[in-house]
Amino acid sequence: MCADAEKTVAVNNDHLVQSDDPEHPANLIPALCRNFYNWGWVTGTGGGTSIRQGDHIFLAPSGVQKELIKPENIFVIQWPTTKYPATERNYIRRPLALKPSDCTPLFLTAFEHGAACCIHTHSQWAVLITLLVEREKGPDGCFEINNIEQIKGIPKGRGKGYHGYHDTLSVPIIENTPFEEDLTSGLEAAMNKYPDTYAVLVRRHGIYVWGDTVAKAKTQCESLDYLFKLAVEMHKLGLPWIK
Ligand SMILES: CSCCC(=O)C(=O)COP(=O)(O)O
Ligand SMILES: [Zn+2]
Repeated sequence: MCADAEKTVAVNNDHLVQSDDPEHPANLIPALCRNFYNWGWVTGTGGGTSIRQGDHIFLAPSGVQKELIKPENIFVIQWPTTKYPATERNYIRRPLALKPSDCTPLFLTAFEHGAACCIHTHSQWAVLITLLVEREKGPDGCFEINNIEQIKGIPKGRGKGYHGYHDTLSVPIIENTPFEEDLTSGLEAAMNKYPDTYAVLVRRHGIYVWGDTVAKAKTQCESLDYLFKLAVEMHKLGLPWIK
């Protein structure tokens, strides 16, 4: 093998995405994305997920059918890294002919915040909630709900336990931008304003949810989606979200 070919193989680091362990991020991301597709969270290529394990970030590719992702399609970034990997050198594994997710700088923002997994969905319930809140409270409103059992699935902040039944859950909303990566400053601003939040809604777009573990990111995303769907149905019945 010539020196250039050897370098290409070494740089691609295929071993980083080859494991028999179903909990390995390169196996977990495709499995999660298949579920998310079936739940209507990542249809039409939108949305995705990323996992931080040790000093590696595992990322799905951009613009592909998320339910068909395979471990060999996964990108890997050395962690910590610069906020927005601008060159190929930031990737220690970059599958040829694929592009890393446009959500990468947003996922990295969640990891800087201490997350181990970040999920981006285009759930219609999340989108509808952003529209209802805009109509009821204007552009600066948060989604707020209390006295619903499922609120207990959402943490009050790192080290602060989970919401109680009577607590009010607040989820900030940021405005959408024409390009996904341009959402990053809005996400950072929302995280600074609401340091205890584990989720930020994006108006007319979807939601970013993160967690201290993969399981927590997934179950928090499920609980939020449940609450958004419930809130839309409550609204249709004329029932208030806050008691
Ligand atoms: C129809 S998808 C529009 C782009 C978008 O919102 C998105 O989440 C795409 O993410 P990707 O990981 O495919 O770059
Ligand atoms: Zn999106």
